[in-house]
Amino acid sequence: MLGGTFDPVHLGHLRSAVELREALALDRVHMIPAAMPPLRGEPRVSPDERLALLRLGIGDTPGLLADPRELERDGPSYSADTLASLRREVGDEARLVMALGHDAFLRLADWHEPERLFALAHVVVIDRPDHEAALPAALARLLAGREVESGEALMAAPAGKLLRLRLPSRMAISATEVRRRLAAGRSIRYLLPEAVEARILARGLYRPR
Ligand SMILES: Nc1ncnc2c1ncn2[C@@H]1O[C@H](COP(=O)(O)OP(=O)(O)OP(=O)(O)O)[C@@H](O)[C@H]1O
Ligand SMILES: O=C(O)c1ccc[n+]([C@@H]2O[C@H](COP(=O)([O-])O)[C@@H](O)[C@H]2O)c1
Repeated sequence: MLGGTFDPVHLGHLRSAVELREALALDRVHMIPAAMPPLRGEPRVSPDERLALLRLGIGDTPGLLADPRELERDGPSYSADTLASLRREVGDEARLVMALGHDAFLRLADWHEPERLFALAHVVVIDRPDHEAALPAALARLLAGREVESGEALMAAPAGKLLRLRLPSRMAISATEVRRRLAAGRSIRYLLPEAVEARILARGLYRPR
């Protein structure tokens, strides 16, 4: 699972998903837009529009899936609930991984039921060149004894471990920068797939209000 606000999806997300799947030999990566992301303000565009952009961005990429399950629940989109629903589908023995970028990881101890996340899945942290910082103490406590050094060690169990991954193409692309550029009337070419760019421009999304 790679959850996100995807406001909008960009190549940092998509390339990470492809490389994550290869690095860990995953069957598939569910990219799951948050209807109501718990720790941030309301996204600029609607959940349905963010899902439509994500679908366009993924296109026919093998192994990547735009998964709408969080749009079908009310209230904050807690990842523990999403992982529980994925776990029900794949069974107790399957390896389940929740991937997140380093910036999101730094706040993991503030998430809803953080211990339950590890009961349901492994956590894989993707390095971002634009985000680096030391671990807060509460996070270090949550992670004690969980860290492994390789994909093989991670995949030896169905859940409960932490792996940090430096993927080959670390990209300093953020949705904040995409929104900022659109608001300023600047180009977003090559920061996201052309089909995503075309829909954003055709619909006038992220223009200053
Ligand atoms: N360039 C990137 N490289 C690796 N991971 C990324 C990158 N951009 C986002 N992510 C990760 O993807 C997940 C979803 O990210 P999100 O939708 O919040 O995008 P974002 O670019 O961080 O957005 P914003 O700038 O609005 O905060 C998070 O776990 C985030 O850390
Ligand atoms: O479950 C939580 O409490 C929780 C708190 C913060 C973020 N998340 C999820 O983490 C993912 C990335 O969030 P964000 O805000 O960085 O886009 C997205 O899927 C969110 O739903 C989840």
